[in-house]
Amino acid sequence: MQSEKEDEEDASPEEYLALCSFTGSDSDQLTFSSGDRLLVHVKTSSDWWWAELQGDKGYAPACYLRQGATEEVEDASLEDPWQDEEYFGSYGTLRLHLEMLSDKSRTKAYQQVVLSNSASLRSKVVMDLGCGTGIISLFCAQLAQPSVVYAVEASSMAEYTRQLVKQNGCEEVVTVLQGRAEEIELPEQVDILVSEWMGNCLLFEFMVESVLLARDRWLREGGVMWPSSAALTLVPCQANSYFAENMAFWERPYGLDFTPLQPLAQQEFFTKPKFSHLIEPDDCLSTPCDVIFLDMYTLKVKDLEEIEGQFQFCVKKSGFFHGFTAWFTVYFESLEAEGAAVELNTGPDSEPTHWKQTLFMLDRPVSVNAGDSISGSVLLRRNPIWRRHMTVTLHWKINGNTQETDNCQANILFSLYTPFISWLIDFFYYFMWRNALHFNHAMSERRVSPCGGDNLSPSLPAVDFHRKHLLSLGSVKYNL
Ligand SMILES: C[S@@+](CC[C@H](N)C(=O)[O-])C[C@H]1O[C@@H](n2cnc3c(N)ncnc32)[C@H](O)[C@@H]1O
Repeated sequence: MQSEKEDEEDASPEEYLALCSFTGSDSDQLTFSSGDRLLVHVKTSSDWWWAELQGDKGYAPACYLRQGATEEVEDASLEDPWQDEEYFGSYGTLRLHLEMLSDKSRTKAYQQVVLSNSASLRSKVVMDLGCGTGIISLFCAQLAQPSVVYAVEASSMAEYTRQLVKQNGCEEVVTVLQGRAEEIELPEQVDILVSEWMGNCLLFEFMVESVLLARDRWLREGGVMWPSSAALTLVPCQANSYFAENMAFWERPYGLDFTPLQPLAQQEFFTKPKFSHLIEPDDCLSTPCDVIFLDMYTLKVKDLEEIEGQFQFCVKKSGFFHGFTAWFTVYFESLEAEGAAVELNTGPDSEPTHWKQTLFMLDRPVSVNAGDSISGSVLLRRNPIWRRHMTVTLHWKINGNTQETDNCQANILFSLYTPFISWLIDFFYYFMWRNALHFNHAMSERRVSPCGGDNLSPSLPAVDFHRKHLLSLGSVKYNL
């Protein structure tokens, strides 16, 4: 592996600065500290680069490195790592609010929380963080009798929210405050902090950070957080039609061999998570498993940098293992003695929500049999530069129950970015990848399978250059 990489090394590596520390999780990854200067030899993929530090070589996550001198990096920190202009700009228009309010499962869950706690909400002080159009605040004012609801909204939607509050006769109770929750001043501590902060794969967009900061500043001792806890759930799954439509399609369209396009299809469709996936319960190969659990009372902002969960699935039916599907559930504790918690579950057994589910495809399907076990870990790593994004790494391993199962393992990385910059990044990496692919073809015809062998079927050419090195190690990574 290493000597293969050395063959590809550029004679004039570029110097990069490590923006933060990274500990390699296996011998192929380079460990470095914030401020180290690394020599980058090969930009293997959009996510991992082959780099060197004081003679040691290994893969380094590209998003941890920045080219140029320290002063330039400091300048770069002046850019907005939260992309607030685009983020709050998009919440200043109706499109997202229409999508959220049309999501009845989501919105009614919040309505139900208020309704089932209406007696206990009487005379309470509530903060609705990121109130948007003010829907949760209006539920509070109309279905319960809080003394006041501070409806905080950073986007320009707040101007309309004020009108909506008035229009619905709630101005005596709801006070709209326009500004970032981190910066606004309230006249008092609050009894309840309610917010709809969840993103794809639970944490995407990291609005949760604002909620935690507001909790530490404004929630009174013994106050209540809604949601009170959250879980991320994972299941190994089939994705037959997605695979057929995007990969198998290129085998013989109109009787022609289009398989040279399959590496491109791989890059375009399988190296990013598929948001808005709706998994059929029947496509779950195993019973889903909660891999990450967040307690909204004890979670700290620094915990968000890296969150890891383990899984062990028992395959309950034979089929093709195409990937993992993820979704989340949030729980709202009851204020009433003996009251039941309200749950908002975005999984396949509940009414679909606008989040739907997120599908992480493997590089290639693996045939599994009932009784096999799929074990491994999921690691959510927050992007050190772009604070609304993260990397998700899935490391998985199959232990076959029968001789027919390949006891294979894999390690894959995906990048997820918010729509504001994803097109830019896609554009950049598309060209980088095309160049790398040409270079790779010139260097070597060898292909690597997820099981570490060279046994690809002729109809599925190449686990592409992009993730080749990771496949031979064994795990999956995604950027959100
Ligand atoms: C997911 S939307 C929810 C809107 C509304 N609560 C609802 O349920 O329809 C999140 C809202 O929070 C706002 N927001 C996000 N971060 C914020 C912050 N730090 N301070 C104030 N508002 C914020 C966004 O502008 C957006 O309107």
